[in-house]
Amino acid sequence: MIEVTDLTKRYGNTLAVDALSFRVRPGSVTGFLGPNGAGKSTTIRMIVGLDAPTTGTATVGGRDYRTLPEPLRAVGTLLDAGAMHGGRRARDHLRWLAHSNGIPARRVGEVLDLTGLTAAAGRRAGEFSLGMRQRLGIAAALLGDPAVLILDEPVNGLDTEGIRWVRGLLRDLAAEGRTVFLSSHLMSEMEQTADRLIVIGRGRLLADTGMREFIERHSGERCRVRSPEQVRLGGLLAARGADVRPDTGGLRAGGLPAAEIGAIAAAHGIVLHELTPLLSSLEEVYTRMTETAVEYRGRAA
Ligand SMILES: Nc1ncnc2c1ncn2[C@@H]1O[C@H](COP(=O)(O)OP(=O)(O)OP(=O)(O)O)[C@@H](O)[C@H]1O
Repeated sequence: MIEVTDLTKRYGNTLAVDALSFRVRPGSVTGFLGPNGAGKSTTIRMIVGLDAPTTGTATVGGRDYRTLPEPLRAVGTLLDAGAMHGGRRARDHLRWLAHSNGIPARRVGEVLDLTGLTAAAGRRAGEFSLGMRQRLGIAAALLGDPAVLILDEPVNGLDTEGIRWVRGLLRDLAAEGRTVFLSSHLMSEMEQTADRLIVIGRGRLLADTGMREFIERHSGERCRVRSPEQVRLGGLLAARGADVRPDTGGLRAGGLPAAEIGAIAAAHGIVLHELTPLLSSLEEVYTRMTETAVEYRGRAA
């Protein structure tokens, strides 16, 4: 569990994080979203003790990260995959990390296997592609078999196969009961990977909710309707205030819940062949929600 309570960070006149409170629970993949400059990195840095809060607290498993005796065993982090020593061989990099955190050396082979890097283990990290460096960063995060994982843009630079692999891995780790917290600007990927979301804007909490709930709540009411009496039904729906447009082989009706459309059709003896509520994508919902946060930042800049 990650717990952030009334967390605030001020850099001079900039309020980067503003009285933020949320919990990231075990057993789920929780996505962390917000426009550029929203305060995500600052929040993550405070959680992992790289930056001190101005006020408030951030704990991991109930403790301040900086008081953890062997942090890698409690929390695995991937913050900047480019930040490793380029001259060091991948296996040596992991051995050194394991050694300095009291982790048995055999774990190095396990995480190399898990991340598909066994064949490349003797190569220098500086020769690695961005995707391989991401894998090595993930291997390092998993080294201590931690209950909590915090990953900033873990799929950055990965190809389609790599992205699918990370998705499966994170979902498996959550299914094992771990706490998985990740940020990404790739909305379609986030939609497929995360089951919960924390959204921030201008350093403040905008949403802390399940992925499905978030999309359903902000999708608006839109349905695809097909009927052999399409024209008559369209007229009836429009008369009730729906925004009715043609759609492939049917109609698209906005502004009325599916139940009401079904009731209108039934009341007029109209047969329905399809009545499907249409959900927006995470990207559409998220863009709508954060518009004000972006506008504010644009003006401030
Ligand atoms: N070390 C610092 N000194 C001064 N201002 C900072 C510092 N770090 C961050 N900020 C400011 O704090 C605000 C939040 O930045 P932060 O990097 O946390 O946002 P972010 O959500 O991670 O953005 P991005 O998606 O672009 O990575 C920004 O206005 C940024 O300019």
